[in-house]
Amino acid sequence: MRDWDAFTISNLPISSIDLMENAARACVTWLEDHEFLYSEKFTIFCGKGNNGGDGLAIARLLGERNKKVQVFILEFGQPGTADFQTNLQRLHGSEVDIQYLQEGGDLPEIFPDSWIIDALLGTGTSRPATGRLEILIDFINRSGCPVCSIDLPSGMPADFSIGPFNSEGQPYFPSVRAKVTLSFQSYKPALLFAENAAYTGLVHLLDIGLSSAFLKSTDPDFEGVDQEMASGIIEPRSPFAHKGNFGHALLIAGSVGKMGAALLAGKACLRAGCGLLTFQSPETERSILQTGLPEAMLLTGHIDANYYRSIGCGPGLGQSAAAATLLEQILNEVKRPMVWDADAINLLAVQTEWQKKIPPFTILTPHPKEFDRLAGISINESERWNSARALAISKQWIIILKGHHTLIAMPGGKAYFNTSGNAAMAKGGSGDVLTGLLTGLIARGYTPEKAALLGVWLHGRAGDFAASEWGMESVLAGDIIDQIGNAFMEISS
Ligand SMILES: NC(=O)C1=CN([C@@H]2O[C@H](COP(=O)(O)OP(=O)(O)OC[C@H]3O[C@@H](n4cnc5c(N)ncnc54)[C@H](O)[C@@H]3O)[C@@H](O)[C@H]2O)[C@@H](O)CC1
Ligand SMILES: [K+]
Repeated sequence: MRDWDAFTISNLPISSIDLMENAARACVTWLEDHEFLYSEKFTIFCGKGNNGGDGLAIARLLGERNKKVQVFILEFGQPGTADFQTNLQRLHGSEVDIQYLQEGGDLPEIFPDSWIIDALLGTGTSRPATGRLEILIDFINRSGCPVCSIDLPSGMPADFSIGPFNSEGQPYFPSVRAKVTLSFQSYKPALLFAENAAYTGLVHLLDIGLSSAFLKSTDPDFEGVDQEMASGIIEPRSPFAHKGNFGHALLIAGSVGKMGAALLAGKACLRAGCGLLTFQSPETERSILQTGLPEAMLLTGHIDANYYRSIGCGPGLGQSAAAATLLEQILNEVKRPMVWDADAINLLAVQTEWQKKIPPFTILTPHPKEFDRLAGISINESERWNSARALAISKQWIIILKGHHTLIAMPGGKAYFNTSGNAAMAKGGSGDVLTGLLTGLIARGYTPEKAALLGVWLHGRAGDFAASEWGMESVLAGDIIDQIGNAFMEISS
């Protein structure tokens, strides 16, 4: 963000104080659009950095809108930044009440029925809050007032999880617990971690006019997957094509009692646009597959794995000796990238000697527990993300670490986070749908990297469409499959 701010200031006719004014206006406009969250009173806590400067500018703008505003400035024993000082002077010309909180002084008396605007610290946070700052954060969290944090909840470092949490549930980085976080221009990694979500509340990104040319001038090593990116990947289906042009996929999936997972993966695979699908599944379960998905074929004997354009392993497979033998055969024969999920990953975590046989650019789709089995336990989510990125580089795998903002770590070091999807998808079977989708996209002809980005996006959007039809509680994994077509149509020109 710092580089983006600096680029904007040197390439656009805009100064840093005007960017701060844009930021404050964007916040106040958002509050106004939300009926000022039904309050006439605002208590604003400011540090003396630029986050505090935002808070002072917001105080002035709210005062101009006839809101009752009180401002508390936490004294850090050093002068404020230049833009903070400018906004302090501007605020002195208004009716707004300003008080200073000194080290060792009393805690403030605040309007009991106000919103708190939290502008103590933003992206400058470099260490856990201690002393007066920690006490004030605790005071805000216990006040009973709803909190709107500016840019980040104060105390939360921009790039990390606030955890680990101690036995009393307190995080390593004491942080304000916001109901709403209004963050500027782009996601900071901290806003993506599940364990920070209880502290960020609902996150809204506000455009403050940073230069769009900056994004074109750099290739960041961490980027969001959005509709524009997904639209740029999708390839049209030739009107002259036949089923052979769209690839034959193989799914090594299913075991007694877990054939549902195989069916879900199979349906999603065909919905991804591939031409043909064959299952390698137990003979005893034949009737389930052939009636559940008549469009697919079934193989129960020896497979010539290299015949298939893509291979997905794991959904419902189990960890039996037979499953392990099958996967070992696949690893000995196949030299092209595959998709590995669920029990295939669990077996891989135990059979460590297999790991060197996994072809480069194979996609692994662990959820956090599966990932920890594979790579060792992480103390918090940011460590797990770093560990996934390191493993992707060292093993040359594509790692899709599933979560609310799924991480996609590429072998070249670049990583992406997904911005589609919702909590309705947190249900058994949705991972099987993703595996099928990815396997289908690779068979369809997408490179594993493109399939990973497109597949994760489509999966999330299909989940969004399913949630809008069935509500957040009632979506089934099968409903996600039924919406894959809508997700495709949304990004197809
Ligand atoms: N042009 C810009 O740079 C813009 C910046 N904006 C705001 O500026 C913020 C960043 O401002 P700053 O870089 O001044 O940083 P902050 O205001 O976040 O923090 C101020 C200072 O506090 C100190 N600090 C860090 N951790 C601490 C801790 N645990 N205890 C006590 N002190 C601590 C550091 O010295 C830090 O520089 C953004 O989050 C955003 O709100 C916006 O006004 C938009 C434009
Ligand atoms: K803040």
